[in-house]
Formats: sequence, structure tokens, C-alpha cells
Amino acid sequence: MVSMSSSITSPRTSLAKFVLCPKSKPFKIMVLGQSGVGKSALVVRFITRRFIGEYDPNLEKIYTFQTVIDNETVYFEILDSAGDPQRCENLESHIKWAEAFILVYSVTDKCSFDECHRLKFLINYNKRRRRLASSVKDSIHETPVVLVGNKVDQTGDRMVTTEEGQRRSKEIGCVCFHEISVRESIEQVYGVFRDARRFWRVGSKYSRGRSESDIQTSALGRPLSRAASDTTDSSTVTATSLCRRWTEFDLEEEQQRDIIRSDSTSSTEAIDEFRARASTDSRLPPRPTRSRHPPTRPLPIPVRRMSVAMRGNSSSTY
Ligand SMILES: Nc1nc2c(ncn2[C@@H]2O[C@H](COP(=O)(O)OP(=O)(O)OP(=O)(O)O)[C@@H](O)[C@H]2O)c(=O)[nH]1
Repeated sequence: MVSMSSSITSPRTSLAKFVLCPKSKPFKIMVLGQSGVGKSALVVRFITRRFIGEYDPNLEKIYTFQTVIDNETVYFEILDSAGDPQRCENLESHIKWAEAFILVYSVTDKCSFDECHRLKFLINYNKRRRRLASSVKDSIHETPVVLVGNKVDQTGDRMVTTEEGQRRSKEIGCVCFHEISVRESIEQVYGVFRDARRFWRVGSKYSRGRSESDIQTSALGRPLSRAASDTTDSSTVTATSLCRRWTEFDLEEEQQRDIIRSDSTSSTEAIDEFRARASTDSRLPPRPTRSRHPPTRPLPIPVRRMSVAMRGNSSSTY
């Protein structure tokens, strides 16, 4: 159990609080995932910088917290959804409330990994319905979902590989993917919230009227990737086995590299295969016959233009 009564509020009271202070528009983020994956640990670590081992699994709270991200003060409202999301009655209304999501699984629990698929579907479903009801401008703004594989410190118990996490992140359309240990590293935890905020910011700028190409460059291209690695300190560098972050852009790049790699390793096989195909033992299927003189295209029927002498006519007769 953790005592954070001063910063814990219900959605309604916290909103009322922020209405009184118009400058502090909160950034509403929801942490979702199966029970026991470390959602409360993640949120409390972000807020207090401490790892607290045990939490009441039935406490569903909104934490309000203020910090600086990219030189900007951000007022977080973090909803830590509690317990089993399959039994949570308010899940859909909570999803509608949030502006960004952190979808957590434990790398030591395959079920929690599979659950992310369902939860992402639920997010899409509820957000899409909401967008349809709102303006066209809002509909451009996708809600960012960051996929997080937690408990990488438990190396012996790992059931989900890094590659599976990367692939899943791309399949279900998350903006980026992190593997972290809430227990081991505050920097990794901070990186998750920072990216959620960054992607949300890019999306909201987009919906305020920036061109699509601008957004793609800054959200998935070099500038943002570089910005993320700017803050990479020694702990993040040495912890490549413990923590890595991938944007969709990075994944595509890695896939392309894989393709090149696989091409180069199988080059001799490819040559052999080519040679085999080049053999004329008449077992190859016949090529489709192509006529020497392809049928000429029918010429367009000439359009006859008729000039009508209007002289002497009154146009009003038409
Ligand atoms: N080894 C390890 N254990 C962790 C880590 N993060 C959380 N835990 C432990 O995992 C257990 C569950 O953590 P919680 O934060 O309560 O998980 P939750 O997702 O909030 O669970 P519910 O409240 O039931 O939804 C606790 O015993 C934590 O101490 C981690 O990074 N490494």
C-alpha cells in the first residue's frame, strides 16, 4: 500500500481543480494492463522515484503530478487502472477520458502480453467512436499508445522476447515500444512517460493544422528519434539488455536491415536457384505467350465540333 492522498483524486474532483487554474491544462494518461504486470509500481516510481513493492490491487486512482518534459512543465493526471481489466466495468469510460495510454505487460507473463492485443482493440474502438462524434479536425489526431514490457530484470523467467514485443507493437499500432524494469531504473520509467507526452504533443499539433508531412518527419523520423537519444545517459546505454525504445520508424529501419542481411547471406543460394531455373530441361512451365504485334488501341472517335452562329439570335431564347 502506498499513501499518496494529497495527489490522489477522483476524475471529477481533479478536473474541477484544474478548471480553477486555466494555465494548468492536465495531460490525461491511462496506464492499462493485466493485473500484476506492475502498473502501480510504474506510476508510483514515476511520481516518487521510489520502487514500492506491494500495492492494493483494487485501488483505482488518478494521480496528479507535475514535472518538466522537454523544457515544458507538464501537469499529469495519471489513471492507474486496477485489477483485472476484463472485469472492470468502467474501463470504456476511462478509455474515453484519457488522451494517451501506456499499455503494460510483463515479459514474464505471456497472458499479459496477449491481453495487450484486446486492450488496444478496445482503445481503438472507443476512441474511434468518439472521433466520429467529434469534429473532422479532431479525427486526424490519433491517440498515442506506448507499449511497455516490464520486469526485464527477471531474466530467468522471461516468456516474451524483445522481438515479439517489437513485432506486437507494430502489429497493433503503438507509437513506440519500451522494455523496462520499474524496479531497476527510474530513467526507463521516465522515458516511457516522456514518449507518451511527445507523441501526444506531435498529434495535437497535427490536429491544430500542421501538414501531414511535417508530422511524419517529427514523429517517426530522425528529429524525434534523435531527441529521445539525446537524453540517453550512461545507464540507458549500458542497459541495452534491460531497456530499449523503438519507434515505428526504428522498427521499419531494422526490418529493412534484416532484409538486406538475409539477402546477403543467401546470395549463393539465390545464384544456384537462378542457375537451376536457367536449365532448359523443359520442365519449367511455359511462359505466357505474348503477341509480337500487340493489338493497337482503337483510336478515339473524333468529336465533331459544331459551331453555332449566334448572330441574330437572342441569347435569352435559350
Ligand atoms: N521483479 C520485478 N517486479 C516488479 C516490477 N514491477 C513491479 N513488480 C512487482 O510486481 C507485482 C505487481 O505489481 P503492481 O504494481 O501491484 O501491479 P499492477 O499491474 O498494478 O497490479 P494490479 O493492481 O492488480 O492491477 C508487485 O509485487 C511488484 O513489486 C519489476 O520491474 N521487476
